Amino acid sequence: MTAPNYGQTFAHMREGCLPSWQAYTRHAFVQGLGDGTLPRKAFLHYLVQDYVFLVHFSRAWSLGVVKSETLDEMKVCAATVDALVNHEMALHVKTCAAEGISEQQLFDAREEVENIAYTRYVLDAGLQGDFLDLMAALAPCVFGYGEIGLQLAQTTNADAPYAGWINTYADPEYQSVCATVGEMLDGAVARRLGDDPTASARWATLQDRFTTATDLEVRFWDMGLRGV
Ligand SMILES: Cc1ncc(C[n+]2csc(CCO)c2C)c(N)n1
Repeated sequence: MTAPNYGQTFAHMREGCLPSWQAYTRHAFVQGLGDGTLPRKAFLHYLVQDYVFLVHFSRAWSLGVVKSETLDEMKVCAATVDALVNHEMALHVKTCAAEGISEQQLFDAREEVENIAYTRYVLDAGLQGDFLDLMAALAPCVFGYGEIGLQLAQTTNADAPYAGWINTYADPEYQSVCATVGEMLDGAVARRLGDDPTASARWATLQDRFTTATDLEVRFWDMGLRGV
């Protein structure tokens, strides 16, 4: 599908790693969510790991508050932390509870290496670098799920096995989160790199962070499939 409009920065970075981006957004795990053929066991394995993933992503978005330079940046990061810890994680808890997996079991789940690699890579990008380094590493997760949600919703029926998951991300509410983050990111880039950011000496490093995080999303799906 054509790229959703989540701003200029996303458009450039997505284009800058298209083979990786397609490997992420058209992964076999994603296709299985769409056509309902993904084994339930693989989905639950993914969901348990994703709960732990979200714990660390909440820490990374909290670091975004620390590294912000404007109140607007701070507001978007703080709202994302709230959405993650008070809403998105609750969805995982609910789905897992219905399958007999308790919240304590989720919190105590042993992290797979792909999970450790991705979350700690993002946290380190933010610790080592500035706000843009952190955002470039966080961007694929936000925008990728938005694009996947829209893509899958085109062909999914309401009674499909993973319709709930798909609708969470295809929903206008989540799509507006992507638009808000995209706008904030464009502003953050313009503020630090000027009007022609891709010509900046920093661009290659930022693209590299986005590409690496995208590749780590691919590995995360691979890990999910291994749970079968
Ligand atoms: C492996 C993995 N990648 C991306 C997301 C989606 N996601 C993670 S943080 C965030 C921002 C707040 O909504 C979103 C959408 C996920 N759940 N798991």
